[in-house]
Order: sequence, then C-alpha cells, then structure tokens
Amino acid sequence: MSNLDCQSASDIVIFGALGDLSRRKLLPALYQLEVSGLIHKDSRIVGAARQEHSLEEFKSIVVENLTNFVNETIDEQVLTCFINRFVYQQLDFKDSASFNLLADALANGNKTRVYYFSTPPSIYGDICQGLAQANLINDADRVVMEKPIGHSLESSIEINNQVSKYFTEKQTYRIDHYLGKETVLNLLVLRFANSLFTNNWDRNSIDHVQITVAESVGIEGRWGFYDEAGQLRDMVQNHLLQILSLLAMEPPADLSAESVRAEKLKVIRALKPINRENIKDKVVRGQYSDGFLEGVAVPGYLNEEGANANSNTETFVAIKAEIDNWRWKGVPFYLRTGKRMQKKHSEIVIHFKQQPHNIFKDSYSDLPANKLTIRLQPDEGVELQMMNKIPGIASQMLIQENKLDLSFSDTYKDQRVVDAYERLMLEVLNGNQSLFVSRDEVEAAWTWADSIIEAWKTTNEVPKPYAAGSWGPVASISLIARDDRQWVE
Ligand SMILES: NC(=O)C1=CN([C@@H]2O[C@H](COP(=O)(O)OP(=O)(O)OC[C@H]3O[C@@H](n4cnc5c(N)ncnc54)[C@H](OP(=O)(O)O)[C@@H]3O)[C@@H](O)[C@H]2O)C=CC1
Ligand SMILES: O=C1O[C@H](COP(=O)(O)O)[C@@H](O)[C@H](O)[C@H]1O
Repeated sequence: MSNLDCQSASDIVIFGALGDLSRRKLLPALYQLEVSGLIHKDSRIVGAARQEHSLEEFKSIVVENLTNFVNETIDEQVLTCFINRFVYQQLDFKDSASFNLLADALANGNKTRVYYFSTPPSIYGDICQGLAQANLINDADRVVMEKPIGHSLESSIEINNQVSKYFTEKQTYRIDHYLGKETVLNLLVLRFANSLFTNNWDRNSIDHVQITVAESVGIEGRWGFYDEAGQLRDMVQNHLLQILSLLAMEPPADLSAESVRAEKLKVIRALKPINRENIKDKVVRGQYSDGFLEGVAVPGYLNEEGANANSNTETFVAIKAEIDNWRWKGVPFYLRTGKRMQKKHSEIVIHFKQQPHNIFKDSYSDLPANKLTIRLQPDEGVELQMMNKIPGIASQMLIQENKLDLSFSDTYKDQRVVDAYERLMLEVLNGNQSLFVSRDEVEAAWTWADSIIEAWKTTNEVPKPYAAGSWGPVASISLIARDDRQWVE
C-alpha cells in the first residue's frame, strides 16, 4: 500500500502560520511532501494568523520561507502546484466569533480537517472553543499539538483537559519531533530486528547506558521563553525520556500506536523518583558562562540578549536515571543535555558488561567491554566496538579494540535525509498515531520531572557554571565517576 492510499483529502489548517516553527519547519516539511507526491491532490493548506495579509502576500511569504529554509533548489513546477493549495485566513485565536470566517474559508469540501496548533499552548483551549463555536469539529478531524504540553503536571492536565473537551485521544497528535528522527526510529529496528541485540538487552548483558544530547546553540533570541522553562522542561521531560523509553521498553506486540505507546509508558512510570533525599547524588544542574565555541567568544547565559542577570535557570542537566523493573534493575541510564556545549552531538552508548574471565592477559590486562554507539545526529550511524586479533605469526595472541561502523551517509548515499517534521506531518495525514505521544506518557513524564524541579526548589539548588564550549560542569563528571565510570567524549 502506498502512503497515499491511506490518505483522504484534507484541509490542513496551521494556526500560527507566520510564526517561527511554521516558517522554519512546517511549511518546508509540507513542501517536501509535495515534492514526494505525498499530499492528496485535493488537499488544501490554510494559513491562519493574526496579521492582515491578502492571499497573494501570504503566498509570497511562503515562497520566501521555502527559499530560506528548504535545503535544496526549489522545483518551480512543484512549487506552483504547492502554492495553489494555499488559503489565508486572518484570525484572532482568542476571539471565538472570528472563527466564523474560518468556517467560510473551509466551507466547500467534505474533507478531513487537520488542525495544527503552532502557537503557545496557553491558547490551545481558545482555539478549540472557536472551532467548536463555528461548528468546525467532526469525528474524523485531527488536532496536532506542539510541545511543551504545559509547564508541569498540573498545567499539562489543564491543557489536555481543554483540548479533550473537543477532541478524543484518537484524534489528538502530540508532537515530540525526536520521534520523527531517522535515528530515533531506527532504535526499534536495531532492537527488534536483530536477535543479537534483542537477546542481550537487559541487566545480564548491559552495564550501563549513556544518552547525550549536546547542543552548541545558545538561546537564539528566545531568552524569555527559555528562562521560564530551562533544559529539564525543554529537553529532558520530552525528548530524552522518549529516547530512554524506546531504548528500555519491552518488545511491543506490533508497531501500532497502542502497542508502542503502552510499552513506553511502562518505562516512564517505572523510573525511580528523584526527590530531595537523593537529588544531590542523581542530578547535576548547570548554566553556561562566557566561553569560546570554535575559537569564537560567546556570551554566557546571563549575558545573552534580553537576559535577567539573576536567573537561576539551568541550561544543562545530567541525571543518573534508574528504571525499577526486572529488566533494568541495577543498570543506570546516565542522561546529559545542554546548550552551548562543545559541539552539536547526540548519541546513545550502550556499555555491555566485561567478560567474566580474561584469557588474553598478555595482550590486555583489563579486557575492554563491548560498546554499541548509536549516533543520533549529526553523522548518523551505528558503531560496535569489539575486540579483534591483530593479524600476525607471533605465538603470543595480540588483540586490539576495533569498530564496525555503519555510517548512514556512506551506506545510504543516495537517500535524502528526511526532516522529522516531514515524517510526522505525513503520519498525521495518514492517521497513524504511533509516532506521537499519548496523554498518559506526557503526564507520567511530568510527574517524574516535577519531582526533580520540586527537589531543586526545596534544596535551593543553584546551577553550577560551565564555560560555553565545554562539556558541562565538572560535577557532571563526578556524577558518573562516583560509579567508577566515565562519559564517552
Ligand atoms: N520554534 C521552534 O523551533 C519550536 C517551537 N515549538 C512550539 O511550537 C509552538 C509555536 O512556536 P513558535 O512558532 O516558535 O512561536 P511564535 O511565537 O513564533 O509563533 C506563534 C504564532 O502564533 C500567533 N499567535 C499567538 N497568539 C495569537 C492569537 N491570539 N491570535 C492569532 N495568532 C496568534 C503569533 O502571531 P503574532 O506573530 O502575530 O504574535 C505567532 O505567529 C509553541 O508551542 C512552541 O513551544 C516546539 C519546538 C520547536
Ligand atoms: O524542542 C527543542 O528541540 C531543539 C533541539 O532540536 P534538534 O532537532 O535540533 O536536536 C532545542 O534546541 C530546543 O530548545 C527545544 O525546544
């Protein structure tokens, strides 16, 4: 079955069509789907935004953004077809009455409506109210919600409640764009299509796991938004926990949304709580100070444009996470993520256990354990470190550590790297929820993250400084060194 066979014609309505996410990610993603012939011929794209624009003006803004944010040369023929799908509707999302205008714009056509909320989550409820008031919600319609869903468990419940008054869980697609990344999806294949790994994926074979999501970017003009959130809410509560749950979950019965999401949820719920009693041993909180990136001086977080010099918001977190279940008892998952780190570099390293006995002492007094490295981005790939005999006649067996390296760019030379938003948008159009986060997952993740935030508050934990361009505060090295282990750099 082709991707188009399961897709009916849709009206894709982007609320916040002139915002940053829409310009940089959503419009280019839709254009790429057009290039691949993956949008139904009768589908339309409706840009909804506050500013007044004629349709022609809006179309030229779309073209300008495609030129800026699509990485390849724009195909003029495809572009013409794509642009003809557009409708523009000026709306104030907080004014329910104005949604009658949207109803007029959507009037002709009996299509599935896909409502993409690319706005602050605080107005998701207003948008739903407006849609309902204008009689614009049918059972087949879908809503796409951007992260963050709330700021805490309480606020996420409030937002989900507002939306669920109008849309069922089956109609709701919560985005975590990491679930659309090629290498994150490949975790399913790596684990469940290779018996070598499937059968050695537990406390009997694995010593510990490291997950690093390092960014070299700073706050990029979003200081106000970011300072309210911090790295724990911005990256750990969602992206890192999603990666962790895919890595640690039990094999799902199949790839359906129900099966995969149920298994991920069990992992998040089994995370050992971190609270004021254990936070000092389990979490390091950091904030970048002035430093250098690739030889260029960059300001510290408190010296960024628009900064409040007294902010205690963290831009780095390292956590020793533990999963309280049969499979993972005693296997730490060390997570770390930060802004303004030495380079953009995200990877998972699975450290297998050492051999119980060493018969190669002449060559190696301490046999290194196997390591499986999954490079998430950039330079995507999978690498297995293993021991090998050095060829030669000597009677003494000489061995060394080598790696099997599956680099995606070498192996799949002719394949274009699909952006996460492109894949996720297609899945929404096809009505497949597997790559979206369930309400239960969001709430379980907030429960765990809130407890850390609460513990920081009650222990007055202030972030430790680290120089921009480094790998984080020294304390993050101690976090793992206390267990006789070290970060893979
Ligand atoms: N940008 C990114 O890279 C990412 C964004 N997100 C999430 O995506 C969502 C959108 O983010 P982003 O695009 O950056 O935000 P922006 O502020 O750039 O865009 C939001 C848009 O919503 C519009 N809007 C807000 N209130 C109203 C209203 N009452 N009536 C009509 N229009 C309104 C704004 O219009 P106006 O410009 O007129 O104010 C703006 O164009 C947020 O939930 C964010 O957390 C998630 C991951 C990454
Ligand atoms: O959701 C977010 O993700 C980006 C990092 O995404 P990536 O695809 O570039 O890895 C992060 O910079 C941003 O702060 C956060 O909101």
